Amino acid sequence: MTRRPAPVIISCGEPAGIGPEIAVRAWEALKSDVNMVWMGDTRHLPAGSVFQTITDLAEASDVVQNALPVLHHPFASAITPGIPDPRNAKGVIDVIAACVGLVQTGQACALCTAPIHKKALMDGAGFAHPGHTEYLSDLGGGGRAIMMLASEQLRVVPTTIHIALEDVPHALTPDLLRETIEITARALHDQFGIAKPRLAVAGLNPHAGEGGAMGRQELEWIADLIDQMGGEGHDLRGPLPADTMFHAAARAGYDAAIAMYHDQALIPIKTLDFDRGVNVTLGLPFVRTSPDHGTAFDIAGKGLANPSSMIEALKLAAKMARAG
Ligand SMILES: NC(=O)C1=CN([C@@H]2O[C@H](COP(=O)(O)OP(=O)(O)OC[C@H]3O[C@@H](n4cnc5c(N)ncnc54)[C@H](O)[C@@H]3O)[C@@H](O)[C@H]2O)C=CC1
Ligand SMILES: NCC(=O)COP(=O)(O)O
Repeated sequence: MTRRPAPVIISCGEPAGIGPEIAVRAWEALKSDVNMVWMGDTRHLPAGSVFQTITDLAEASDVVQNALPVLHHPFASAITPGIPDPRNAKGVIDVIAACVGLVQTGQACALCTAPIHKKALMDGAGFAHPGHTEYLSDLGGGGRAIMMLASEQLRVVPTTIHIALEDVPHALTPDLLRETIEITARALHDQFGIAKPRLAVAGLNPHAGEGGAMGRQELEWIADLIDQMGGEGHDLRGPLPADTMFHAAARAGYDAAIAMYHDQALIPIKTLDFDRGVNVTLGLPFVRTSPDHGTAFDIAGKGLANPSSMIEALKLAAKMARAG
């Protein structure tokens, strides 16, 4: 039997969502190529799933071609697809932490998270984080973690992430934007093999402020910071009007777009490539990827969920882990 590299560990995410079914479908597609283990409650896997429980991740490589290797983590209750049970919220949070432990101890090579329902976790278990990205930052030691959504057509990085739109102008500071640019450029170089990453930076306001007529942050500091960092050796352009920086010809001019807030970044990539986009967290001391979509309660348990984004997320996790 050929030994494979340490597995990618998949956290189950919200079990009442599509996470369990896309994990099984992704295993079916990748079982010959990617060593993987799913962590969650076996009761939450779709009926008829081909899986085998293991107790040690080293067993996965002998199992994965024939069955999805599963580390069983007992949850409080079974599930009704589409309806999160508050009693299961703690299990979802604990599985993410346990998976991080497995990556940090080298038993898994990377983490691939199935989607969580943030509000269900907040309501059910007082989850103190607005998303995985912020939780993983804490689990990884508290350094800044950055969200990047990546597909073949586009990479985007929101500088502010899960905050209300009205809070964005206050949260957006020169230090935050500088750090976002630095972490993104370093990750593109070190983890994506881009020798001299070209970054396009969006403005905050319509038309990048239109010379101060539609907002002043661009004039007051964003343009200066971009100039300054350009002088330090970064390949930067901007601030660019966000509405005209995502068409095909514009995208050809950069390796990643730095956006100012969540929707400015995620709307273009989910419009271009919803099925194949991958969420990658940059700045962590371990590899973490995720599909770009959420829990999709409206279709959970109906056999309608498309596993393509999960498949891409697993492939990218394994590739990034191999790259070191
Ligand atoms: N990484 C994560 O944990 C993420 C979690 N979420 C969470 O998911 C929850 C629901 O978010 P929504 O905004 O409703 O987005 P969503 O992505 O769950 O669903 C949006 C629409 O896309 C469809 N859809 C999503 N994934 C699909 C798939 N694989 N195949 C076929 N159709 C699919 C859904 O059926 C729905 O109509 C929220 O709590 C949100 O915070 C959202 C994005 C990422
Ligand atoms: N919209 C993307 C998203 O919410 C994913 O967040 P995270 O859970 O990966 O931090």
